[in-house]
Amino acid sequence: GSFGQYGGQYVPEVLMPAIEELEDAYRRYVLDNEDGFMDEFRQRLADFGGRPTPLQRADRLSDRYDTDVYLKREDLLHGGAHKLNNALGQVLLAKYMGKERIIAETGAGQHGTATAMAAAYLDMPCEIYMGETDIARQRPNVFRMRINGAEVNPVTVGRGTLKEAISETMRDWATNVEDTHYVIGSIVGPHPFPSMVRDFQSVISEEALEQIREKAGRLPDSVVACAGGGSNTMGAFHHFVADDDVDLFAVEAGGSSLTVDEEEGVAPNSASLSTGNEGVLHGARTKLLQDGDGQIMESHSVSAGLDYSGVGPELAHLVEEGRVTPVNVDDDAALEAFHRLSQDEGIIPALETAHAFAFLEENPDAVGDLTIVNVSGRGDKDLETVIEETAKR
Ligand SMILES: CC/C=C(/N=C/c1c(COP(=O)(O)O)cnc(C)c1O)C(=O)O
Repeated sequence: GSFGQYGGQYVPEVLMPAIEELEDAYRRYVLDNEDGFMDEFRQRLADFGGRPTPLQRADRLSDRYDTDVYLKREDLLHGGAHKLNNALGQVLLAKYMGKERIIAETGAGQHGTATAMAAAYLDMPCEIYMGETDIARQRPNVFRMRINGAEVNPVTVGRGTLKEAISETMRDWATNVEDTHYVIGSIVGPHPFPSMVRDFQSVISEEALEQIREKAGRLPDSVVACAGGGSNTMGAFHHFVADDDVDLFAVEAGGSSLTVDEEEGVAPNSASLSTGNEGVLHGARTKLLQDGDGQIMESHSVSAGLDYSGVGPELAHLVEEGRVTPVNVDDDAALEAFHRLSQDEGIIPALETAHAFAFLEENPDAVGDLTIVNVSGRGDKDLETVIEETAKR
C-alpha cells in the first residue's frame, strides 16, 4: 500500500483495527466489486451527482493561447466540485461496512458540503470539522453543510485551516472507530485512503479519455489540474498516467512567496511538491513543508482548498519518477485567472481551480496543441474573498 518510498500507514496503534477493517472493505467492495458495490456507486453518482460531466472546448482561451483547450467540467457535478465523487463513494462504503456515523474534515467547504449532501442522500448522521479561519472565508459552504443537516464543528487550534481540521477529525475517529467512518477528503492519510480516494476520483479521467478521443480524435498533449491534497489532480491524471506522451502538470499554490521563514515556521505558500521535503503527516510518508528540524510549517494560499502543508503520497511519487511536473502560481495570478475565466468563458471558477488557468496563462507553450484543464469546482464560495482581495490590490 505504498508509492515508492511514499505512502504507508504511520498511525497510532489505536487506529490500526479501523485501518485494517477499511483495507478489507476497500479490497472487497472497491477493488473486487463485491455485492455490486461499484455498480451501485456509479449508478448513484449518475442519478444523484449528474455524471458524466461535460468535456467542453473553451473557444476564447483556445484563441488566446493558439491551443485547443478543453475543460473537464467537475464544477457541474452536484454540489459544485469534484468532491462528491469521493464523498459519495466513501459514505456508500460506510453503509456497506455497517457504520452508523460519518465524520469529515474540510478546508474550502466543498468536501464538507459533498459529504453532508451524500450523508443526507444516504440517511447517515454527519459531523464536519472545519478550521475557524476557513469558516470565515468559505461561509456559503458552512450554511450549505448545516442546511444539509450536518453539524459543523469549528476547529480553533493552530491557524484553524485544513491541517488542524484533519488532525481533529482523526482524533474523533480514533475515539469512535466502532460506529464511525472518516470520509477523508483527498488522496492523503494512511493506506488505503490515498488509493481509495484516487479510485473514486478516477471517474474524471475515465470520462475525459473517452470524450477527448470522441471530440479531438486523439490523446491530449497535456492535462492540467490544481493540487491541494491532490484528489482532483490524480482523478484527472489517472487514466492518462500510462501514456507517457501526455504531459501531466500539477499546479500548486505559490501563495505570496516561495521564500520560507524558518524562524517563524511559516511558508507563505503551499508548494509541497515543488519546495517541500520528505516527512510523515496524517499517517503517510510524503512531501511536506517543514523546517530544518522537521517541524511542519504553516502554509498559505488565497484558496482554502490548496492551503495545506502536505500533499498525497501518490503525487509525490509520480513527481519523483518524473511522470508529473509540479508547477505553481501565486495568489495574484490566481485572482487574475478567476476574473479572466469568468469574463472570457462565462465560468466563475473556484479559487483553487483558478490556479490551473493561471498556469496556462503563464505557460501557454508548455501544454502543446491540445490540452485538458480540470475545472475542479465553481467559485460561488469565493465571491466575498475575491471582492475583498481585488479591492485590496
Ligand atoms: C479536503 C480538503 C480540501 C477541500 N477542497 C479542495 C479543493 C481542491 C484541492 O483539493 P484536491 O483536489 O484534493 O487537491 C481543488 N478544487 C476545489 C474546488 C477544492 O474545493 C475542501 O475541504 O473542500
